[in-house]
Amino acid sequence: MASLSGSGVSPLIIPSDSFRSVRFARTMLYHGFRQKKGHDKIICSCMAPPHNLRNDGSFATKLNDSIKSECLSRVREPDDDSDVLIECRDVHKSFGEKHILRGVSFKIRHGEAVGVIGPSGTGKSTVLKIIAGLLTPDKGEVYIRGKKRAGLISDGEISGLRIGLVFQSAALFDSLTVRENVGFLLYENSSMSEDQISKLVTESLAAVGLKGVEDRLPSELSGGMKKRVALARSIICDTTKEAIEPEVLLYDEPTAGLDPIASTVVEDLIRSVHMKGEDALGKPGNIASYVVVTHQHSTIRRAVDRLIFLYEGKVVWQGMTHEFTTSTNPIVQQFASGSLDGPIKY
Ligand SMILES: Nc1ncnc2c1ncn2[C@@H]1O[C@H](COP(=O)(O)OP(=O)(O)OP(=O)(O)O)[C@@H](O)[C@H]1O
Repeated sequence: MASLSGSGVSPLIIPSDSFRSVRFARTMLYHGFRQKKGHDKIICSCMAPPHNLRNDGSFATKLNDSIKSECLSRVREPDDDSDVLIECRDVHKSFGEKHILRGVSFKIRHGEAVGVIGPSGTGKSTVLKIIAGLLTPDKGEVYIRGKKRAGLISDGEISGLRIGLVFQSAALFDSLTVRENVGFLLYENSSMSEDQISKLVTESLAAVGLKGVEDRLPSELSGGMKKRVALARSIICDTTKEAIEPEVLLYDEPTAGLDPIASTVVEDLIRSVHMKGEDALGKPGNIASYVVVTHQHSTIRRAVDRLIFLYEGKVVWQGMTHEFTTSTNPIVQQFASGSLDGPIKY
């Protein structure tokens, strides 16, 4: 596995067991990549959709009458957990003396569009990295389709789900073309021909509304276009496989730094590549569920259905997006209004 750091972003994990071309190898060196034995995937493999999922993406499962009391949650938990793709159970994480996560618990179900919000430094990105298998919890567990993850994603013991990450900065390789960036995993990990990959790249780009940019370098794109290219890279998959596995996408502040209209474009794209959405080609998206870490109110309103509020290392509130502004929880009220008065201290 190779890791890319730059512009203060988290590492992008990519496969690097055997770089196909000298150019790729040079690019890896240029970005300061290092290979590590046994690291071979950013995305894990595959499973059928949950049995209680209807064709329209809604759940056949009946809801409990009881409201979960933990973490001031207002979300009704279905009886049946067979549609749970990811579960964090009492996750703790410290960096040195800083105890960042102090018992985070939540579930992400098949078909969900979930936002993770909360004050700066409260551990939102850390949660995403733990879900993705880039960090291990000090205590607590992460379950992927009911199977406990023992270590990092590189340990390769988890199957049943692909997990993709879309970073704030887009994290494209500067010296690779858009085609090479979008098709990167397939060039390195699949047995597909260059022509097949090129066709899929063009389709993925078209799905996010980009045409004719395949031969451009990232430096020739606007910030919004780079984010779209990153999205195209995250939704491309090996169509020669017998089964295409469900995928969860994790977006870390996808609209940070964008103007309001560019934000709307990205928010709509996030919706469009979801299984309940429709991409630029008019096809349903192939993303089963997604999680968005964001501070942007527009993204909360437009791109997600359910919210998980993190504060001081714990989930202090969960609810549907429309409940956010009417919540009586003082932490949520202060955050929603941006007031300086309240329990959140800066
Ligand atoms: N690898 C690391 N080593 C040391 N400290 C870290 C590391 N990763 C995160 N932290 C610290 O953990 C805390 C939580 O970081 P994280 O990025 O998860 O917060 P966040 O809620 O996403 O913040 P923001 O909203 O500002 O992006 C911060 O104080 C950060 O400095």
